[in-house]
Amino acid sequence: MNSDLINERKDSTVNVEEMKNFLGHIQYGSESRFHEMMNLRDRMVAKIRPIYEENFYNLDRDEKYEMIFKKSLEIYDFLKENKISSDSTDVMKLGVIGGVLGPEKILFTLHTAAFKVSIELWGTNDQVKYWNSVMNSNFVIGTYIQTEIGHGTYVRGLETTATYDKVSKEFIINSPTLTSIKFWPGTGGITANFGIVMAKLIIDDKDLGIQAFIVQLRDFKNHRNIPGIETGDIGKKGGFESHDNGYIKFSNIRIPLFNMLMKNAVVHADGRFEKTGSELIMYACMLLLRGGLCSFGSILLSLSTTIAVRYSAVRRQTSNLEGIEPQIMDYQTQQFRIFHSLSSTYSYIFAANYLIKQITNTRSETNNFALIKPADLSRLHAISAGLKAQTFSTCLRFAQINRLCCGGHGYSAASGLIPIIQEADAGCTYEGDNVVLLLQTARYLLKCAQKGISPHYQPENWNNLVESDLFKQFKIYFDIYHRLYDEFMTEISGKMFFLIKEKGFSEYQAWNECTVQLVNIAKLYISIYVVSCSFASISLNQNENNRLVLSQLLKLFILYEITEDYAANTIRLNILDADGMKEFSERLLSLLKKVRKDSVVLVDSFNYLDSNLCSVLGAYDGNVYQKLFEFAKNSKLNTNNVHESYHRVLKPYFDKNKLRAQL
Ligand SMILES: Cc1cc2nc3c(=O)[nH]c(=O)nc-3n(C[C@H](O)[C@H](O)[C@H](O)COP(=O)(O)OP(=O)(O)OC[C@H]3O[C@@H](n4cnc5c(N)ncnc54)[C@H](O)[C@@H]3O)c2cc1C
Repeated sequence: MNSDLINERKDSTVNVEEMKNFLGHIQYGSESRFHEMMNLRDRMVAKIRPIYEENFYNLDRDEKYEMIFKKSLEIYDFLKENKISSDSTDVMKLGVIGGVLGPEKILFTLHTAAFKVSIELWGTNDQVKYWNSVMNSNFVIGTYIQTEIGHGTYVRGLETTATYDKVSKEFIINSPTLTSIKFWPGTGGITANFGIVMAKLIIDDKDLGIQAFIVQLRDFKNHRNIPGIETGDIGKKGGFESHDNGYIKFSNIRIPLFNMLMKNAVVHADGRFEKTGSELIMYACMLLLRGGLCSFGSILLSLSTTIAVRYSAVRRQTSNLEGIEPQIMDYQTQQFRIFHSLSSTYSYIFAANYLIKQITNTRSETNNFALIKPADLSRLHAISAGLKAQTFSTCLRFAQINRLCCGGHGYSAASGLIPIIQEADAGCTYEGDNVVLLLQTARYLLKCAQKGISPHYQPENWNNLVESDLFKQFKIYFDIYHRLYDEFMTEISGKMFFLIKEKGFSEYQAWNECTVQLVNIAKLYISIYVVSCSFASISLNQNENNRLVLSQLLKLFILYEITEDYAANTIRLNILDADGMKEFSERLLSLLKKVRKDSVVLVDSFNYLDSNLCSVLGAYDGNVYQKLFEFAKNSKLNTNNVHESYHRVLKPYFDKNKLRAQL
């Protein structure tokens, strides 16, 4: 064990076991569930060799694909043997299956999180029953097929058609243009054998809007594409090397009438089209997906933070006055960056799990969202869209910063930071581009402002929490956030009003003149949600010292936000003057020292195995250099002392130029 890490752990005031239990409770709903999941993870890791031990980051893309496929199936079998449903969101959390897969995703993510959930929420009872029986008796790997080459964000612009044939009582699915070819669906290239296809419903030449259809892509017997369907991998991407994202082209594919998911809209056998439910229910599926993504993003963030904090305790660099190389964690600039990441990690973990609890409670109270009030759905949708965007933007920002904080070794694949950067990067686009999502949040906020309704969510028991002693320390910050929000929203609404009423702009034009400010107010709204949920979560911590440490961390997070992200608007709108801002900056710097002594234990509290982190820099024992050297020796380029290419490239070149003769 590295002696610096031993000292860091010894000197911390945090009770690590209690902190683990507290975080476990937040993430899994109760301490007992948390221990059950950790026990499951440990048994899984004992049975299935983690990718951390497989030299994974030195493999080629097709080798990575095959390994993740194999391990995904092993995990699937392990869960079956243990009579545990692979649909369980707790089991699928990165903290659990990540014990085997590190930050890599299981290959069946879309099958459980999108394919099955869409059927459950958009299908009639008969359809749910039927498709469950198909899935129980066959090995279905489903995907979610929406995006096309020409359109992603603009769903109504999708061109894939599902034309109803009244005679055969079938839909005919077609990709009529180059731009209509489906592009990007995860596992859609070479893995999935089924998909939910989002397509334009056409009856009697009439466009009836986008509906969801279940289409078989590949034969169960030989895994070949069904005739009329062409799928393939889209090629190398900025990451996700182990996953095939696919292109899918449909040529006159006939599917039965039953394959359109008809909970909200029905096509009768004679071709009559009838809307039977609220279109809002389409958003419910997104809520579940986005709640899961917020959890995934916050865990990714915690992985990169753990790596950077532990490495900063182990790494020593540059001499101090006594001629000793200090731990790089002792440099203020290092603390400023990694503790920003640490404080953000805790806040986003609290917020993501709060949102999941909100969604889960709403789902059970409203009969699978069927009875949800439109106002509640709109607010949940606005929060989940904005939080997904902010979680992944934050995750990407700090994955990159944490990489830089690890210097050159951070750039090695052995650091484990590269796939985290790549995952976070993709997360800013898939399931909704972050800017587009923040604009959706902003649209809701603007509507609330126009109706004079407060859009803010108050966590459970909030009225009592604001009476607590702890809240007295935070009141000033909450007041700043809320004043800033109110002033900023008044300014934006005023500008919109002026552009429309005085300048004669259309709403569309006025909106586009304000989108930069609208994105910023959506970020601020989400910040208020994050700090409120964090405060509510921290208040539940029963260990006084741990609660104190967490409240310092939350203050640090808030001070970063006010002095960095929102500084310009805070000063411009006279919420704080320059002296006030300076004082906040000083407060921030003095908090860094306090957080420093507990930082290693605060990342230990995430309770990750080395195989979750998949990083030689973040290993629990801190034996970084030995592991780094082993990783280097395992590079495939080192298989033979003289690489094969020598005989094909360098030797012929030498021979041609008679170089050896000259030596
Ligand atoms: C790794 C990965 C996995 C994916 N998996 C799937 C999958 O499983 N199934 C699937 O169907 N799709 C999948 N996708 C596709 C993904 O959902 C889309 O790429 C995403 O929704 C963004 O849409 P787009 O590519 O059309 O971006 P565009 O909409 O073309 O965005 C390009 C730029 O335009 C801006 N922009 C667009 N519209 C507006 C607007 N109204 N106002 C302001 N700015 C705007 C955006 O902010 C962005 O900067 C995946 C993508 C990736 C990268």
